[in-house]
This record gives sequence, C-alpha cells and structure tokens, in this order.
Amino acid sequence: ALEDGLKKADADPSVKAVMICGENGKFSAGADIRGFSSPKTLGVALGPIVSLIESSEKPVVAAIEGVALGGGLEVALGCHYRVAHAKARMGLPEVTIGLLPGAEGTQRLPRLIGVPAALDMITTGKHIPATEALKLGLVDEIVEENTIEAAIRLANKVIGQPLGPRRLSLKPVPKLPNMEAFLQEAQVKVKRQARGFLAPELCFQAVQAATQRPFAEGVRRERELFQVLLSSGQAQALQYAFFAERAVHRWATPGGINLLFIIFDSILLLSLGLGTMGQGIVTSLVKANIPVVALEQNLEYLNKGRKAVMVLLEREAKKMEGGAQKLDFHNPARLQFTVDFNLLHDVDLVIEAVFENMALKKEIFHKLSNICKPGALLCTNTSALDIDEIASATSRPQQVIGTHFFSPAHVMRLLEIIYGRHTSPSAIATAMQLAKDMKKVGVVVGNCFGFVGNRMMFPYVEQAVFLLEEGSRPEAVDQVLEDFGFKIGPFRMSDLAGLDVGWRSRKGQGLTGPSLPAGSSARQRRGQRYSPLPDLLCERGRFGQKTGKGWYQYERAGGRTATPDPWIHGFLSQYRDTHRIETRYIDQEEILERCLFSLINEGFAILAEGIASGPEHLDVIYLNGYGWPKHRGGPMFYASTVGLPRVLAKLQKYSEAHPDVPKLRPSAFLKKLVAVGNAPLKEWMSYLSRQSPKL
Ligand SMILES: CCCCCCCCCCCCC[C@H](O)CC(=O)SCCNC(=O)CCNC(=O)[C@H](O)C(C)(C)COP(=O)(O)OP(=O)(O)OC[C@H]1O[C@@H](n2cnc3c(N)ncnc32)[C@H](O)[C@@H]1OP(=O)(O)O
Ligand SMILES: NC(=O)c1ccc[n+]([C@@H]2O[C@H](COP(=O)([O-])OP(=O)(O)OC[C@H]3O[C@@H](n4cnc5c(N)ncnc54)[C@H](O)[C@@H]3O)[C@@H](O)[C@H]2O)c1
Repeated sequence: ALEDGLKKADADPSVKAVMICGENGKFSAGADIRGFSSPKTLGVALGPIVSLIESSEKPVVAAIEGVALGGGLEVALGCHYRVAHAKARMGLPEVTIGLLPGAEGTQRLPRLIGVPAALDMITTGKHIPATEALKLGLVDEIVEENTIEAAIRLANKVIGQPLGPRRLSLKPVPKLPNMEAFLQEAQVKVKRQARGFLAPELCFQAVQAATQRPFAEGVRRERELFQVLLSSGQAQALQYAFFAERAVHRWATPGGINLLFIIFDSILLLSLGLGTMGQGIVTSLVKANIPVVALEQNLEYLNKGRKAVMVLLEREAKKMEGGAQKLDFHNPARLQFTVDFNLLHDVDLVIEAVFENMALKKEIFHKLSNICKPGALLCTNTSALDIDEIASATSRPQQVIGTHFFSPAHVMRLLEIIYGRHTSPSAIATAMQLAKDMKKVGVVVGNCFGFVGNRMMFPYVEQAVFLLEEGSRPEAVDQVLEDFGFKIGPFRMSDLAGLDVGWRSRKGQGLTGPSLPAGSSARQRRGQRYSPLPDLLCERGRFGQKTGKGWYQYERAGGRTATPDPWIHGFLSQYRDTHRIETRYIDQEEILERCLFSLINEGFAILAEGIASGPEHLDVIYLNGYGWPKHRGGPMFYASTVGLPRVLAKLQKYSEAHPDVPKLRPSAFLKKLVAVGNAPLKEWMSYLSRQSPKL
C-alpha cells in the first residue's frame, strides 16, 4: 500500500508533497513479527520501499505519533523530514527479537545521529522519547497538539526546497576523531554483555559497515547479516518469548471473562515490612504513582527502612531527570511511613513482606483480616509458604493471594501471582492489574511449595551441589552455566542471595539443625540423597557475600568480587574422603545437562499438576525472574529445541546412575510427550486430560 501510494503521488502533478502517518494515533510498530516465521511474507522487502520514499522528487514528511519502532522508524528515516508528537517513542528494537534493522536502518541512522548514538540505539533496542529524539537530531520538530497538521504545515513550507541534503543515503557518516578506537572499545563492550547472544554483535557489525563502506555496500552487508540472524535459532527463541510474555497477560475466568479491577491511582496500598523486599516494593509502587503507606514493627526498623527507601527513590528520580514523569515521594499523601496499625483501616490492598515464618504470617493476616475494610485485598510476598494456610488465619480467604516479587523488587520485572484454594477470580485479576501498573510481568500460578520459579530452581541447585560432592568445583559449575548464558551460575547466585536463607528454610523443614532426628545419616533424608555441604558452610559462618566467604571468597564482608577459594577446594576433598566418595572428572556436558534437565523435568511435573497454564508461563517466569538467557527462549522452549526424546534419554541415564535422586526421574508427562512423537510445544497442554482447576 505504501509503495502504491507513493507511486501514485509521484505520478500525480497536483500532488506537491506527501505526508505519511499511522492509524489510530500510532505511526508503526514495525514489521509483523509473526511474518518472520512465515515463508509467505519473507519475500516482502521493506528496504526498497524505504529507498523509494527517499528518492521521491516531492518532499515526504513523517508524522510520528505513538510509536515508530523497527521497520516503522526505518520508514520514517526514508522520509525527508520527521515531525513527532511529544509523547511519541522511537527505537530500533529488532535486537530484542534476535534480529537487526533490516530495512537499511543500520545505514541511515548513523548518518543522521552519528555512530555512538546509533550504535547505542541499535545494539540495545531501547525506545527513546521524542524529547531525546529531538536532541539527537532524529526528528526535526516535536509538537504537543496535532502531529498530522504540523507535518502537513511543514510539508507545505518545504515544497520547492532541494531534497538532496535531506536524503540520508547521500550523507556521509559523521566522523569521529578516534573512530577506530571508539569502534574497538564498543565491540568489546557489546561482546562482553552479549554472552553468546548473536544479535548485538551482528548489529554492531552492520553499523561498522556504515562507517567503512558506501551506502549501497553497507545495505548489502546489512542484508547478509539479517539473513544470518533470521535463520538462527536465537531469533526464533526471542520471538517466541515476545509472544509468550503477551500470552501470559491474557488471563480469563473459567467462563472466559477477563475481569476488571480497581483503578490503582486512586487506591491506597500498604506495604508491610520494610526489609530487603519491602523497600523494593515500596519503591516500585511510588514509581507506578500508587499512593502507599509503609508499615514496620517498630521505630528502629521503620527509620532504617525509610532511609533505604529514600536512597532508592532519590536514585530513581535521578534516572528519570529530564523525562516527562516526575517522582512524587516527598508528599505524605503519596508516601507515608508508620508503625501505626490503625492506618490499615483505609487501605485497599496490603502487600505483606515480613520474615518468612508461617506463625508470624498467620498472626499478621489474622490482624489484617480484623482491621482492614471488607473489600481490601490481602497479598503475601512469601517465597514458598502455603497460601491456603496463610489464608486460613483470615475471615476472607477469597481475598488472600500470593504476590511473589523478586529481589531487587524495584528492578526485577517478574511478579508470580499465586492463587489459593479460595482466592476469587477478581482478586487474581486485581493482582494482574497491579503487576501491569507496576510495569511488571504478572504470571498467575497455583499454590505449591516454592510455587513455579523456586520449585524448578530447587533441583537445579541440588544437582549443582551433588556435582561438587562427586568431584567438581563451584567455579567449574558456574562457568558452564555462565557460558550457557546465565549472568551468574548457581554458586555465585547462592553467595549473592545469602546461604543462610536456604539454611533457615531447611531447618524449618527439619532437614538440618536441632529438629533433625538423632542418628540421621549425613547424606540421606527421608530415603533420598541429601547433601549437607551448604549446611556445613553455614555452620562455619560462610553465608556468602555478606560474610565475605561462601562458595567463593570476597575482598571483604559485603564485597562483590568472587575469587575461587583454596579453602573450599581443600574442604571438598576432605569431605569426599570422609564420606568415601570417589572423585571423578565431570565434563561440561554432564554439568549442563544435570542442572538444566532436572529443572526442566520439574517444569513438566508442574504442568502435569496444573500449577501453571502452559509452558509459556514457565518460560516467562524464568526469563524475567531467574536470569535465563533470553536468546534461549526459557527452559521449556529450550527443551523443545534440544528435543524431548534427548532430554528424556539423558534424564533416564542420570536417574539410573543416581537412583536415590527422585528429581532426576523423568516426569510421566515428559514420557507421554515423547511417546506421542515429540509433540511441538504449542500442543503440549492438549495431551493433559486435567487442566488447571481454575485457569
Ligand atoms: C513490512 C514487511 C514485513 C515482512 C517481513 C519480511 C522481512 C524481510 C525484510 C526485512 C525487513 C525488516 C524490517 C524491520 O527492520 C524489522 C522489524 O521491524 S521487526 C519489529 C520491530 N518492532 C518491535 O519489535 C515492536 C514490538 N512491539 C512492542 O514493542 C510493543 O508491542 C509496542 C508496539 C510498544 C506496544 O506495546 P503495548 O501497548 O504494551 O501493547 P502489546 O505489546 O501488548 O501489543 C499489542 C498487540 O500487538 C502485538 N504486536 C505488537 N507489535 C507487534 C509486531 N511488531 N508484530 C506483531 N505483533 C505485534 C502484540 O503481540 C499484542 O498482540 P497479542 O500478542 O496480545 O495478540
Ligand atoms: N529476600 C529475597 O530475595 C526475597 C525474594 C522473594 C520473596 N521474599 C520473601 O519476602 C518476605 C520478606 O523477605 P525480606 O528478605 O524482605 O526479609 P527481611 O528480613 O529483609 O525483612 C523483613 C521485615 O519485616 C519486618 N517485620 C517483621 N515483623 C513485622 C511486623 N509484625 N510488622 C511489621 N513489620 C514486620 C522486619 O522488621 C523486617 O524489616 C519473606 O517472606 C521472604 O521469603 C524474599
């Protein structure tokens, strides 16, 4: 249509100028992402159309409202002028779906805004607001009112002016005094951050081509690189993740009705407990412009919590400087700190984030149930405790729900929303709306120990520790998983989170500590293999970063630089001697498979139990809460790319070698999917007779 319209306009002598706009207040979100997996649309090339726009003998002006992203922005770059609405956003986000701008954007953008800014936009995919676009010279004008009228005004003004200087393909790339050095440094940075993710590096190469070759050759290079990415499994994984994230948003009642909710800017929300999690939750709520009351158990904790929240908010406010939105946190009507439980009367929603202790949580929920107004929703941030048991302490279990934030809560996007036996659909819908308003990804899951994310994480960490018993080292295991793409491996992660957290939980479960029955075997619990290694470290005060020692050593307590610790190596070999474990060399493949396949196996069990509605839910949780490498699409997608028969065969092999480890025993659901012929991921759930009871 664009091509036809342009040709008509060019041929019609009564047309003096052209304005291109989008419909319904949006310029364009770029190419249809679904088209990349459909051979039918693959023949359609946008680049030549952008060139056609640019070569028009009549001035073409883009009127950018809403978004101009990807191919949309590339169309705008082909125009001779760009007018944007002040609220519009622009970007080349192709990298986030595993691609690069494939319609000549990598060649035109550096010519317009210079290499550093173009490289930043193209390799990160970030969206920039119109105000920043104006500063960069990406747009010629921004307007508060009618963008289309403004674009037509500009078009009329420039009729008859020479178009050559406005054709970006004819412009040279602005020179830098140190272009070579700049590019070298930029490439190192891109490579370091990519950790096996191809697209940022190929984006870099395309921009580099713009600095080294004439426009037409640069375009050829862009096309070659685009094809490499298009046929890579990584692009498929990221595009799957794009739609998976949107699919988990579509939440409906059993009757198919998507209920709606409270308008959050008019409600008062209470955050209870201002520790690590409470601080991040309050910060996120303030950022989302939701009025909040923060409550602590006493003044000492309150003052400590208030100080920490203020530091976080000041930092956030700084980041937002120059943008359209301001953080309003000095106004007591927006943020209040208190130790007075009477303030609970007026709140519409409570998020409890006190210590992870069932007795305390029940006491608090009993109190909340008595004090809060009847309609108030009561949410708990527990990491693993039973939502039904917490709800049983209230007279309104239908309004009790788990809202599991991830640390740091003002940064991590994931919000696991856990419904209990009695939780009402409107409570679930309200929690989903809260996630959306906080710009988080809400994923609704069922109630079980550890819910989805932590439950899948347990076998992964368990395998990592078993591998140490059998002969590996923390740094070797971490290296394999970091090479796979995780930001940090399981041992660095444990050191960061604090080994004492798991220790407390295991004591609570009677797996270690004073409640462990006398005479228990050191390496067996309830008939299953158990590793006391993490407990032994905790008994020696090695809690990780906070104590300066854990699986690694650190420069000081609170230090962040992990160094392999000879003490740990000696301790492990002594431990193996004590328990007569024969040390063996464990290769990278075994490390990777035992850690990942045990996690995936648990995912299949979760699906079969109806704890999650589909594999996309598990993947979205892992991509947004657990640092699973995005270009691998999430654990269940990864399993589908490895092939379920291979995952099953490997689990069978490891399970035979370790019969006392139930988490390695292949789940019945995985076996079924293999038996029906390695069903594609989209069809997995159709092989389950029982769907989730409520969703
Ligand atoms: C024109 C020729 C195409 C032929 C293909 C052949 C290729 C060969 C030639 C190469 C040409 C390359 C061109 C270019 O360089 C490549 C691209 O443009 S890739 C696409 C780049 N754009 C994006 O990545 C934008 C992605 N979208 C977003 O970021 C957000 O959706 C948004 C636009 C900011 C809006 O956000 P929200 O308001 O929060 O809404 P949702 O995110 O929930 O979206 C609503 C709805 O729209 C669907 N959707 C959004 N963008 C796309 C898209 N680009 N393609 C397909 N679908 C899109 C989204 O999925 C939601 O629908 P739902 O999934 O809920 O049904
Ligand atoms: N830390 C994490 O990484 C993480 C991640 C997800 C979920 N969680 C969960 O979040 C909850 C809080 O964890 P945390 O790490 O923030 O703990 P924390 O120990 O840092 O903070 C708990 C806070 O609760 C306060 N508190 C205790 N009793 C109270 C009462 N009666 N009234 C008001 N405040 C009270 C304490 O004073 C303390 O400040 C736990 O359930 C935990 O399992 C923690």
